[in-house]
Amino acid sequence: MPGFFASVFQWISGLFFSKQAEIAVVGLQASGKTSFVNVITSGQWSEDVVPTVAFNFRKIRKGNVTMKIWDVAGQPKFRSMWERYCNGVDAIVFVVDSLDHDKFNTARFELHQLLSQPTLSGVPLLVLGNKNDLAGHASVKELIKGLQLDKISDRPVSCSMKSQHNLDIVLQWLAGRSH
Ligand SMILES: Nc1nc2c(ncn2[C@@H]2O[C@H](COP(=O)(O)OP(=O)(O)OP(=O)(O)O)[C@@H](O)[C@H]2O)c(=O)[nH]1
Ligand SMILES: [Mg+2]
Repeated sequence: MPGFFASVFQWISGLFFSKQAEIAVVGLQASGKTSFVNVITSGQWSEDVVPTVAFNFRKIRKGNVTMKIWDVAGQPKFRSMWERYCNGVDAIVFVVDSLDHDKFNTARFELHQLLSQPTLSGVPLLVLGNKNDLAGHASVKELIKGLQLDKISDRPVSCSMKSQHNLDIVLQWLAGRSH
């Protein structure tokens, strides 16, 4: 019975203290955006993920925070849409494949191009250096250099959707953008 009262209390306090955060997830194709959204939604890692066409929308609840997530496709033909999905959100998550050193230049170009849009001025940004379960992945320092993140206030987070390393830090940061 105490468990029952505790869950009723949790449900009621959730109604009164619930917060919202709208998040756009962007980055080059195959960096792991959909994997990130799948893992934070279901807690389950799966290799089976198909390239996103245009976007996916997901709504999830973490504690008392409801997150509305736009998972936007990363193939070149979809990149011009990124700004539209990022406009008005509480946070942008930019995912990088930290093993794919050859694509850092392209990722840097696309990220800085996106951030130069006047509509996105001041939107909080978190860069995820994903796939750090794989040997040869870039360190945080290498990501800062490769993507010229030194002028961006929040440090990138090195993480893995496969091992779920540092996912707790990412979720904490996202919850902090809620209102
Ligand atoms: N080893 C490893 N593989 C990962 C990780 N995250 C994603 N992948 C793999 O990377 C590939 C691409 O993942 P997606 O989540 O589809 O990438 P995406 O960024 O959504 O790609 P688009 O939808 O095309 O823009 C898949 O084969 C995933 O299984 C990770 O942390 N570690
Ligand atoms: Mg995807």
